[in-house]
Amino acid sequence: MWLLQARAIKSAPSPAFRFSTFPHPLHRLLRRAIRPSRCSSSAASKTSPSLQPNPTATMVYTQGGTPYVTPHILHKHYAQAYDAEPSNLIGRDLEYFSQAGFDMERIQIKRNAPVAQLYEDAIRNEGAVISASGALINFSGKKTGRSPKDKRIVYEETSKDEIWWGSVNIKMDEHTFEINRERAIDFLNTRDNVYVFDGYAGWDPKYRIKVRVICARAYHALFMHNMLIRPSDEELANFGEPDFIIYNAGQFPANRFTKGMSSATSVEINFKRMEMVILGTEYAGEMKKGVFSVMHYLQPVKFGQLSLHSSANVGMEKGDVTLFFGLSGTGKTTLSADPRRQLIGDDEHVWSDTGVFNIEGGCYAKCINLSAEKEPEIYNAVRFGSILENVVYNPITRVPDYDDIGITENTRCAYPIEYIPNAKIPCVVDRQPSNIIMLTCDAFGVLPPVSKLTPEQASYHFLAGYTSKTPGTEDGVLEPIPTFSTCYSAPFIVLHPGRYAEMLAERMAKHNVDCWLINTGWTAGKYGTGKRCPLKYTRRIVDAVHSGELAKAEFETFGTFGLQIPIALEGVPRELLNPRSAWPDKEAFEREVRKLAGMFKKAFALYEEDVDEKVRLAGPQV
Ligand SMILES: Nc1ncnc2c1ncn2[C@@H]1O[C@H](COP(=O)(O)OP(=O)(O)O)[C@@H](O)[C@H]1O
Ligand SMILES: C=C(OP(=O)(O)O)C(=O)O
Repeated sequence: MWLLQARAIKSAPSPAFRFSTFPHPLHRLLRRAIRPSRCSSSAASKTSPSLQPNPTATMVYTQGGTPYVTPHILHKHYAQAYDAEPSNLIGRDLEYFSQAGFDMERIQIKRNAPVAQLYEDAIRNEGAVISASGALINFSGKKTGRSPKDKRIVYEETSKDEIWWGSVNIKMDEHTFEINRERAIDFLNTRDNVYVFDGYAGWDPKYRIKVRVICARAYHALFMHNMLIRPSDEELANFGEPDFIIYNAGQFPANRFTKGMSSATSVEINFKRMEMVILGTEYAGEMKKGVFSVMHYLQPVKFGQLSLHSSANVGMEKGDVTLFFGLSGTGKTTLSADPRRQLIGDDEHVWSDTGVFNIEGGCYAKCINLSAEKEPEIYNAVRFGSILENVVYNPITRVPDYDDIGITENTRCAYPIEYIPNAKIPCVVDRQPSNIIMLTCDAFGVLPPVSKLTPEQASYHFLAGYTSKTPGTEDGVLEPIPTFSTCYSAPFIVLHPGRYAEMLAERMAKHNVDCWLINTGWTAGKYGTGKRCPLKYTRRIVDAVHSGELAKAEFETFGTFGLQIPIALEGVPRELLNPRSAWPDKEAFEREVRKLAGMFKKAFALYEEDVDEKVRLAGPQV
């Protein structure tokens, strides 16, 4: 009875689909993956996208029989919202929203409201202010980073065999989701204004999805206006039914006595309903990373394409594409904003059969210590339309103080991608990557600023995902914490890491991609004694990757880790290139090397049984 599912997803199985039951023999996959040119073009990509809704079905019944209506907006003639009108939803739209539980007698829905209006509402109702350069300064309240421990995935029959269940993807039952969803709608019904933002995720029309955000804060609506791909008036008029809906009632807590709740915060995704509910956190980053989790599921499973936590840019002269993988704070945004290259995107991409496309329509840059000298593109993107989140400002001049971490170290700016002067719009390239740069922020100061990886080392490091958690990005993280964040994306991956790793190895072999490991973290000592690798040197290294200079350099082996490191590179002090020479205290260095190598061994044990011996041996040898 529950399959009157409006947005039922039906598609030809993707190549990745054949591994739908896990544990699967990962070793076979990776062994196959590292042989060159084994990648066949995706069957799924030849079929038309499967997310087309069934326009006749809107009522959904869940297993327990609770009727549930999707708040569709079908009317075509209201791209704008106006304060003057009691509601800009008319006819069937009103009906759908009220059937979905929205109190249309009471609330006013503002759909894709103009930026100026969102500014006005945020200032009037949320205490926002305008910064000296015109950005909207806003605050997310108690939570100023993501809450991974409160993230849940609904356990249901359409996706249960695909999901990598565990501490990242914690199970929630369908009924609890319904309770929280209802709680979110009930809360939204108490607001005078409810904002709806309709936009796309994914710049390649073949693989994009339609996302609807329903929220109570103008700041959240503006955030998603910046982070999703903004539809044209015509696209908005013909938007139809969304493929994925976010109900953000972040100001209102979850009921801690609801089954499975660990706190008053809940961030939950239901792949059957294609919905997300947010309670008890107003940190805007939850929404963009929620969309990313959905793409980490849909792209491999439904489309046979590889989603990656990466930034991407393209050379202006050669047209060469680089992907920068990395967990939060490792430098994806900073290093991909490069005056000599066009920015495809700063955080979430899909490596498809035909090239690379950005999932988002904007960037979410860190503002800590932001300066015009060091990061001019990002600094100048802080203007009308951008959101400064949790940034301290001078109350008289309204000038932001990027060095003040009084609220959080995780200060942010969300801006539309076109605010970066060299943005490649549309953010898609029909060209395969030439270079992959894996960014790690090593708090032990052990890994070299740059090393060239073999394909096996690339698989090893991608699966291990060694880096540090940056202070502030996750609730409770107060200093850089070494972590093994598989696929450099652990909080957002939905499938077993081996499925992404296998697709990556296939694509890298097929397109002969060079891979580099860059440590943007500590050097000449660990966190506390050493210092972070100066940005100017990392930039110089990245330039040398792009010019081809580094590929031609002379290399030496960095023992224990077996990494190939350049002996010299003009513009970077020679002693910095080899951590052994950079550390003044050699004994302390050797101790840290052994410690980190041991941690790698322990972390990789999770995958050891399943990978080819060559991949296993590509890690540190202790
Ligand atoms: N060597 C370096 N390389 C890259 N970023 C660095 C470096 N040293 C310091 N940083 C700082 O680290 C932060 C990197 O953040 P960001 O680029 O937003 O990371 P991500 O996009 O991966 O989350 C920025 O604040 C940047 O100024
Ligand atoms: C927004 C986040 O990541 P990033 O810093 O990579 O943008 C996050 O991890 O919440």
